[in-house]
Amino acid sequence: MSQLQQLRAAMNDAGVDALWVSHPANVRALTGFTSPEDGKVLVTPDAATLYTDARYTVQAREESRVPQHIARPPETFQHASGDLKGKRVGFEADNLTVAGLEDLKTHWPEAELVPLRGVIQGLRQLKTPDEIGAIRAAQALADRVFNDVRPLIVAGARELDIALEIEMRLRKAGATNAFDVIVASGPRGAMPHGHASERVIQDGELVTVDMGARLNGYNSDMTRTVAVGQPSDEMRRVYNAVLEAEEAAVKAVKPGVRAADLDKMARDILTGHGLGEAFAHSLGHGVGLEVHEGPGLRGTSEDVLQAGMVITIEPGAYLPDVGGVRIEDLLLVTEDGYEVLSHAPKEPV
Ligand SMILES: CSCC[C@H](N)C(=O)N[C@@H](C)C(=O)N[C@@H](C)C(=O)O
Repeated sequence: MSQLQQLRAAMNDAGVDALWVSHPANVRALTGFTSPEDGKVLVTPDAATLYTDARYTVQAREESRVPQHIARPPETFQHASGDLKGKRVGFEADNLTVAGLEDLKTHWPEAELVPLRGVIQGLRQLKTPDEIGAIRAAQALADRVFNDVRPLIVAGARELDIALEIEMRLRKAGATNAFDVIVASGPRGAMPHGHASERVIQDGELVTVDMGARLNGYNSDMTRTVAVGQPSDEMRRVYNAVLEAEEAAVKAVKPGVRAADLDKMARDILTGHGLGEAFAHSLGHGVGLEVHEGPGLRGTSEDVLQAGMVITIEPGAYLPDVGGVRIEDLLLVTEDGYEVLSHAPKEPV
């Protein structure tokens, strides 16, 4: 079944006659249009229309899998309104702004507007072979760039220079950063999202590098923590505890496993090392058109792993004023377990 057919079945289950799609990653997933921030899609039982403006006439015609209508609001809404009188029209409550909802109410007074959450995101959790190929290519590039930049992570280098090298090499290869590169050295390692600063890396420090490539719209995500010289016994202990948790959680990945149970497994290992409180985030997340998408690998998650999901496993431990460690791999959930897509080496510390 195509994604559009699956969506129509999900719309039926949700009791709506039409869906107004405004979340850019969902617009891209449904249409293939590569400027989805400037697009919307109206899905009805027998049609799907991409709405964008005249800046994209040629691009939309070349890229979109569904028919396009070129207009700007309010003409966009007027064009769509004909199909919607007396209908229940879903909108993406996670994405639509208050002003956006006001516009829908103003222009579609005879429609009943129904807030929906995560309908398309749910479908996007299972990747097609083409999507898996795209994520695999993004991660292969990220591995290559990380390996090329690794020798530059030495005492005397600035975090910013490492991040810049990564970004430049990704861009030269036709990709971009999936997110601002995280390079957090020494005590800055205690910040899980410590974006690269002007700090100069010192001998004896751990350096956490978290990076992703965005290639053809699809993202990768990987973290390595590397040692510059000989780190303290305390930080080596933390590193090895995080590595133990990471490897255990990776080995447990297979269809049918509850995401919350995986999170607990890694958390219990770190707790056993006295680092439970230091693990300040979830174990992982899905990756695709967005860096963070479903499934959520966290304690409160209801998600169950299925073959075709692409996920991260990324335990960490963060000690304020001391430092931190995160180790993250990108995995494809397969019929009989998993395939690790990230191949940059995890160095012994
Ligand atoms: C701002 S994008 C950063 C991507 C990074 N690789 C990452 O995923 N970091 C995790 C610690 C994270 O942000 N996890 C989220 C899902 C969370 O725990 O809420």
